[in-house]
Amino acid sequence: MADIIIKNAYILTMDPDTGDLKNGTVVIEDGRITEIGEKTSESAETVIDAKHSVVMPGLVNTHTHAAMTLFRGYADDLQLSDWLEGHIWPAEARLTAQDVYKGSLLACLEMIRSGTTSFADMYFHMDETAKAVEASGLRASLSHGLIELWNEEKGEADLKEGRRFVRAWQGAANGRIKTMYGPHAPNTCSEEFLAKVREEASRDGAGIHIHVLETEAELLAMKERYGKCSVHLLDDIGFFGPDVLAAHCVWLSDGDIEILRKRGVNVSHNAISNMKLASGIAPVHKMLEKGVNVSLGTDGCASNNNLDLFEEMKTAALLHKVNTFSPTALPARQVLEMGTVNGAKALDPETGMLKVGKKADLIILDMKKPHLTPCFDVPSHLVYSAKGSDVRTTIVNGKVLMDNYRVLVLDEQKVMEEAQKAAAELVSKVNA
Ligand SMILES: CSC[C@H]1O[C@@H](n2cnc3c(O)ncnc32)[C@H](O)[C@@H]1O
Ligand SMILES: [Zn+2]
Repeated sequence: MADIIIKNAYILTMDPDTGDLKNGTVVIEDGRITEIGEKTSESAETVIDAKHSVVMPGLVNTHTHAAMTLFRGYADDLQLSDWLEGHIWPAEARLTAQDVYKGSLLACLEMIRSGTTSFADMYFHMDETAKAVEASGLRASLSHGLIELWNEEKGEADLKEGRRFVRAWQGAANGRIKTMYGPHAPNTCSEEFLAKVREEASRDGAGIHIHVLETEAELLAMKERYGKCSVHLLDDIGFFGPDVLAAHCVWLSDGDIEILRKRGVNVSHNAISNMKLASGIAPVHKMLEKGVNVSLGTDGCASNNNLDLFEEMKTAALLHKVNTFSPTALPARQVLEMGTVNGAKALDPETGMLKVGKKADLIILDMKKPHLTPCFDVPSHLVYSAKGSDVRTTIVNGKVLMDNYRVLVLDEQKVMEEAQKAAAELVSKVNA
């Protein structure tokens, strides 16, 4: 007997071999998809009737700082340097482990509700984020943030904690947690430190998550310090490879794009954060054209201000149309690929697609809504009309985390109350 059968659904498989099924069935057993077709002869403990619904792979958020939900709306409408150095870093200096747990749990709740089934995170007190992921049932690739700032002693201490975290949590939560190294950025970590991180990551078989060329200020600082940009510096020290996840990549030259392609680097595009902080527009259409794997991230809630990847998909599609003066740029299917398969390629290629043998990370959207009526084309609706709040069911690793809008794994009221309290106390400490 199977664990779950989802029937009567429009199935957006994201699998180029099969295409979509207009009225299909998905069978799940032991955390994996075991059957996709029109009908099944199987029976299951749980049968979900998905009439008037779309079943699709869960969305993959490839760059966030989950616990920053506590800073949602805390410091808006500022330059990135002022925002980070003048507001966010002073507040983060007062963050406790408990704060990070509460903020991360709130992020997990928001992601479950809005259809994100896995995410990549870089932050502090990461044991707490890992515990929140464990409790919530989500999948995540987590890294302890390393900000060396040319201070050797700090660099050593950060790296020691990063190494401990990588080793302690790799494969935890039944394989749902992966760990990475998280050097903050090439303009906050020295060349020597970045080379050391690369060495450690290779030794541990862990990936690396890093911010790259988010702002023009970073580009200018790198040119002044090294006479070359971040991408060339990282390439020269042998940093890049298919296990590297580079967030932002806004200020790229054509030569940089070629390096990212050649090295198989995964890029996380954060359209809303880049727009809100006025960092610039990443050359996403060019990267995709050249064959770079570009996925989507929200960044933290202090620069977004939510974790809704449906909003992120629509924004990315619109931004690159207006930027290229071409309405054909980033069509709906391609944006859906960025939100699912491309993200999965960066974090866990056994997810991101509805295909027999893949891990069962999937979501069900309710399409019987005024803003989704009529429906001529499902992918178009998912990118241009749907919202995270249209997700009715979220399944990760074959476990139902939200069933028909009811979150089964967390006490929703308590999570919100505790996060609200932690955020208020934190801000009062900062202002004292
Ligand atoms: C090293 S832990 C993560 C660190 O990064 C800060 N952060 C959050 N968003 C951004 C961004 O868009 N660019 C640069 N740094 C960012 C976060 O507040 C933590 O300090
Ligand atoms: Zn970030």
